[in-house]
Amino acid sequence: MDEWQSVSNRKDSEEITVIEAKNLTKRFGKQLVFKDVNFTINDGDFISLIGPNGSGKTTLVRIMMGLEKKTSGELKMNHKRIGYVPQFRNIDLDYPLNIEQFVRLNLKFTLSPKRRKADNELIKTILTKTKLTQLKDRPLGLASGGEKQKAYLAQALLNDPKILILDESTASLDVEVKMQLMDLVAELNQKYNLTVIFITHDYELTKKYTTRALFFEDKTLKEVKVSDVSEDMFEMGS
Ligand SMILES: Nc1ncnc2c1ncn2[C@@H]1O[C@H](COP(=O)(O)OP(=O)(O)OP(=O)(O)O)[C@@H](O)[C@H]1O
Repeated sequence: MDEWQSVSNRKDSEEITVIEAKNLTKRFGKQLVFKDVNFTINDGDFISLIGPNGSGKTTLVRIMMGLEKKTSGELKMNHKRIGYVPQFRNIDLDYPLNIEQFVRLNLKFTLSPKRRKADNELIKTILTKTKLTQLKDRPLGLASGGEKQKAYLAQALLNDPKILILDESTASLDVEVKMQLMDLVAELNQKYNLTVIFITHDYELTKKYTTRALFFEDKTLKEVKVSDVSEDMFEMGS
């Protein structure tokens, strides 16, 4: 069974909890970032993580990814395979890799011909899924913003993640390009039951694509219905 097959087989599985937080608290020194945060994220959820600047969104996902320590409480991660797509940053025009070579960076080096063949198949599948096949030879530095973000997305999918974190990945992209990227993520979410956590300041995208919203306010995290999400929830930090 190839790795994508194993993802697609999850579609029919029962709803399972992928992340559970109980009384999760984070401080940086004397600064309290959030206190007693409780939530559950299930397989196949498309979550928006929203709140003003400095409210704790990035800190929370860094704790999820094991890059930051919690101060107290519990965070149960039932799946360790997490894909991460960063915020768009420009790449030098003379960056030496093309799109396919860039996506391959996340592969483990192997001398085994069997593994290399399997890796080639995997890359082919992922380039297809992310609609990058026609663009695979384009130097990354010459790719458009949307194409670069798709390359990051493809790289994040290499280890067959159960959870995909988009960290303001659509910021600085044109509206149409944002929508294309989100359409692709929504397709992966629906076809393969991939759990998506989307950190965003984008009201329109939150409304259009996400099925649940977690909102940082007053140093805690609340679930709000996506239909109740309002533009003021994205305003500058207090
Ligand atoms: N390593 C760190 N050391 C000290 N303070 C930190 C550190 N990382 C984040 N902070 C602080 O923790 C708070 C939460 O930051 P965080 O980056 O999680 O917010 P955010 O909601 O992601 O903000 P934004 O929307 O602006 O990206 C901020 O006050 C920030 O300055």
